[in-house]
Amino acid sequence: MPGNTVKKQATGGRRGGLEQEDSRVLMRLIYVSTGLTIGFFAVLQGVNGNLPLAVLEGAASLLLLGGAHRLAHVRNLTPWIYLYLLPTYSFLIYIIIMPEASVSAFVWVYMIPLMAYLLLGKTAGFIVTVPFAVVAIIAYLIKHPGQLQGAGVIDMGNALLCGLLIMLFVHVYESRRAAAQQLLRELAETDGLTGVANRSSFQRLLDDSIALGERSDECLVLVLLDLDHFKKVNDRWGHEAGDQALRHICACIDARLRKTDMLARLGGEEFAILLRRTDSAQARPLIEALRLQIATTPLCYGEQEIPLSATFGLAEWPVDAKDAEQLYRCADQRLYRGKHLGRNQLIFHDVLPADLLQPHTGLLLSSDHSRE
Ligand SMILES: Nc1nc2c(ncn2[C@@H]2O[C@H](COP(=O)(O)OP(=O)(O)OP(=O)(O)O)[C@@H](O)[C@H]2O)c(=O)[nH]1
Repeated sequence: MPGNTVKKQATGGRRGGLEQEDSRVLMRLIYVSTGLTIGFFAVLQGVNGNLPLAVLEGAASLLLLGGAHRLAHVRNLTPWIYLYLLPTYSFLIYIIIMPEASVSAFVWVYMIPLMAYLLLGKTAGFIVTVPFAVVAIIAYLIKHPGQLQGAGVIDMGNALLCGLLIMLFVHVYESRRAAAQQLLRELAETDGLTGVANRSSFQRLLDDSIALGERSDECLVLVLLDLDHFKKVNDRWGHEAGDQALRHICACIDARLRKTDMLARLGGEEFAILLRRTDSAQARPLIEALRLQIATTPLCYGEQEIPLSATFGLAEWPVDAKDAEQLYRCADQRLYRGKHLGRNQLIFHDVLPADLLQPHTGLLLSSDHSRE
């Protein structure tokens, strides 16, 4: 199955745990609720005359509420998650060992794996949970040394077993949830027959790439291609052969693309290739080689060889178009001009009708007329 699918594009550098937007909602909720709670305690400290602590808690409350506001817009949530979890976990351990600590303060430690797995995913959740859980147990034993004798051993055993089971359950749950989410994402973003990106994920990536190009001043190339006389392939060799031809084309194209390029099936026998950080002059030799390869590599179907060819329309952003819609239209018009000119060719320029009469110049279009 082709490698340059949307899978690669979508999973690069992803954090585990909930989806980005779900994590954002949850983190904002956590920041707001913690900020309000600490704010409430700040008021209580003020009323009780403990001014330094009131100021400290008031500042923490304002920081958290400000953070909740910022969280609505930040692109990378991971630092914000660690910024919350690490001090919070340290505080949970502190309430076990602080001078007037209650024996039951230990129960808050059970929140550690729940929050870590939910917000960071299986691997990072495990890595963060284990050291804090170990330190919490050691802190508890130092604070309550009697727990290692008599009935205390049973209490300690219960607490430990409960903690271990919670961690095991969230670990299994998060593994299953992450796998199901990954499968759903792949089903939603890839074409079932060929395994390459589908139209909607391609559209998204094209929009994102143009937005990125605007910021970084980098050009990109969109190539649309359509198999020639594909109906005849289906009619003559059957639908299964047609399906294999579509997979064969994807494999040919995918083998030549870079990791940053993307291939998508837009529907039927129409595909799109997105070449980022590339201009038309750089893209043309690659696409021309692809056209030739498709035209000279028939599909081996059982004992038979099925000849295939495709017509390509190429457009460069921002030279040929200012936005994704215009770019698509431009590439599409060139593709269909290629069809009218006899198929199996690459059109990369808008030309006057008179120019079309001299395709042999190789300047405005390239084609292989031997197959026509
Ligand atoms: N096997 C197979 N065929 C498909 C699939 N999707 C669309 N097709 C067929 O693709 C063919 C497209 O035919 P047309 O739109 O007439 O295009 P064409 O025959 O390639 O002709 P030109 O594009 O003008 O060169 C139709 O016969 C569709 O049934 C698919 O998933 N599998």
